[in-house]
Amino acid sequence: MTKETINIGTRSSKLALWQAHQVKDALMRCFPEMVVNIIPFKTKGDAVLEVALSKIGDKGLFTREIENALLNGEVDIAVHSLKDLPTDLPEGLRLGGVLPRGEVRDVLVSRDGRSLKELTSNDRIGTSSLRRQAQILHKYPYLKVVDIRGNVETRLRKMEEGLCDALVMAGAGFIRLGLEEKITEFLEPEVILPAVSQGAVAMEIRSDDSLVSEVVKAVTDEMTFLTTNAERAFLKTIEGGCQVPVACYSQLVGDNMRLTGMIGAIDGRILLRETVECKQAEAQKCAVQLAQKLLNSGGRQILETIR
Ligand SMILES: NCc1[nH]cc(CCC(=O)O)c1CC(=O)O
Repeated sequence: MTKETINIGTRSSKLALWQAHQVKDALMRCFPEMVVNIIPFKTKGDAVLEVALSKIGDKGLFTREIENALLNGEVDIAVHSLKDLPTDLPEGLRLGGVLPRGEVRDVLVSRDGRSLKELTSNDRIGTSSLRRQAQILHKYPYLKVVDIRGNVETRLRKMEEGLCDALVMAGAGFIRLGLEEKITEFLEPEVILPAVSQGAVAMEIRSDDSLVSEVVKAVTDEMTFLTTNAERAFLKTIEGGCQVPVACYSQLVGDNMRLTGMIGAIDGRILLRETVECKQAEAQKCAVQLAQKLLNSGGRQILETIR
């Protein structure tokens, strides 16, 4: 037995809708008889675009309204960028699964096509991410970082209006909006470690909904689930959200899992970064240990000065 109708809750931005449609398409390939509806929501995060993200300090900013709809049965699956989903979910909800991970790297989009290392002290890089800021300033201390917010298209417009000379954003968002040709440079994880779960699409469900759990499992990519869960275990140990200068990236290397973690000061002067390898089955434990190691080797002080 499976469900006849699935209602998907999503934010109403173009990117969110694209991701919800990916889930819908995957479900319809697996369950051709199923009726799948997409229900868009406006969230607080969409409404308060004038305040710097790092100053709002609200982890459920982009997810809460949709989670309430999930809890009261209005929708069966909430689809989010996994990156935006807090590590602690509301009582009664859990991460049911994830689609195959897309592009994980950040990208640079510059006004005149220069790459990150060709930019000079006259150039302003637009980002609202402390993680990006810390890593950019660590490697290129002479650059200026300015706060640019809004959805991908808004940020592009702000750059074209002259508010900055280049933008650093998630490649996944860019590619999903069909803007790939505007990308100047892909920034490898060696230069900018991507955010925890960047590029992955999450399917959040009610903890007790075993029917929807089976449905979501059928379209879940196990390797993406394994790596992003390890990265989220790192983030939970740090007690960070998407608004602290930390990162963790996990990938399969042969049969092993390779995990790289990072905590950086927002002025870029200190950056702690460490890579470890472990067995796949130990990825979660290993991620927690990596986070503790970084916290104990100066990471805690860095985060305390920010908080
Ligand atoms: N923070 C906002 C956000 N949430 C998800 C994406 C893109 C998709 C992804 O990173 O998985 C973005 C844009 C960005 O960070 O540039």
